[in-house]
Amino acid sequence: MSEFDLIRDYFRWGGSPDSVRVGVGDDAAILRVPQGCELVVSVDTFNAGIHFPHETPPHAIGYKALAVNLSDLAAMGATPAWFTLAISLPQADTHWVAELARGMRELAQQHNIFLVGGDTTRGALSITVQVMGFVPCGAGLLRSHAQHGDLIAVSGTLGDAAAGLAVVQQRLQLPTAAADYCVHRLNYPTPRNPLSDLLLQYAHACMDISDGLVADLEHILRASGVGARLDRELVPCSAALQLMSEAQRLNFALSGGDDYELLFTLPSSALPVLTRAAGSLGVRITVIGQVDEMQQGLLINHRFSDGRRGYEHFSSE
Ligand SMILES: Nc1ncnc2c1ncn2[C@@H]1O[C@H](COP(=O)(O)OP(=O)(O)OP(=O)(O)O)[C@@H](O)[C@H]1O
Ligand SMILES: Cc1ncc(C[n+]2csc(CCOP(=O)(O)O)c2C)c(N)n1
Ligand SMILES: [Mg+2]
Repeated sequence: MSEFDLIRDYFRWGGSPDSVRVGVGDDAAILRVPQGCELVVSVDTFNAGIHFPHETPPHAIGYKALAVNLSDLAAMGATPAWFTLAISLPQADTHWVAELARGMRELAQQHNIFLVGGDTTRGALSITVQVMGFVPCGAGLLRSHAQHGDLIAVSGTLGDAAAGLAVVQQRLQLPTAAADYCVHRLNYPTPRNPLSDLLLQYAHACMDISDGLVADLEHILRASGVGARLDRELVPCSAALQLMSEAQRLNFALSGGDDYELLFTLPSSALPVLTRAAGSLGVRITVIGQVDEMQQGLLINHRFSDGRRGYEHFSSE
């Protein structure tokens, strides 16, 4: 099967929205950005053995490659619109590609985001998704806008995916139901785009957690020029993580990464309305700390964080 057959059969999706003047099939896509909006663009690469275990089912690989990118749009408060897909494959295995496309398309349909172009080549397995979305002019949510006195909050629960990876890599044993739950959270993270509009309205600073809570919170603090206190006991954990020792649970939840939950700051006056509205969307919001009067640094239960916790691609070099 040629690369052109693969593109025709799996990556040329019908029913393109009006915003797509030219999609898959020409040298480039031509897209219409709504009046009064700014374009928001993000790209993330997904490499076999680095971002997902080699044995991950292709349906999950397709789903998660898009999910982690949708999560970046959610963190900016952006409405998803289009994406491109650059894919390197060791061989043209049609069943494998069909499954990858199916996982990706299911999530794309849920979030109203449309595939408008890409690149298909032979090479070590790697998937790069670039997402595009929009925000009203000037409204995008930044990492740099946390303010003194803000509460620090997260969506969902943390640490499940890192525990799931430990299960897959046979570093952790859990009862079957808990293990399955964590592996599912690893393979099928839920991007929190439904929270975007609420966060645009109420949050000051926002990002998504990919490297780990502490490492990512430090990005917000540094970008905003503020310090903060974090209370470890408040970090929300699933029932599966409650089965572990406290040390193990905190390790996964504070520095495991792969969560794709949102981390944001907000004025305390906005907490009740935001929590209620998020609850009606089925998403739990938990306050875990506060931006304090310090100019820098993160105090975790009264001790300064060492600043080196979280996933880092070149850490062993
Ligand atoms: N090779 C590169 N060239 C230009 N900008 C880059 C490059 N790599 C990363 N960046 C930019 O650096 C910033 C941090 O990137 P990084 O990938 O660490 O964060 P992220 O995309 O928020 O996290 P994640 O990739 O885990 O979702 C982003 O603004 C990103 O666009
Ligand atoms: C096989 C395997 N090993 C390790 C991990 C953990 N992991 C990889 S990249 C990353 C951070 C986000 O990446 P990026 O910053 O590139 O977006 C994390 C937490 C995994 N998922 N699979
Ligand atoms: Mg990135």
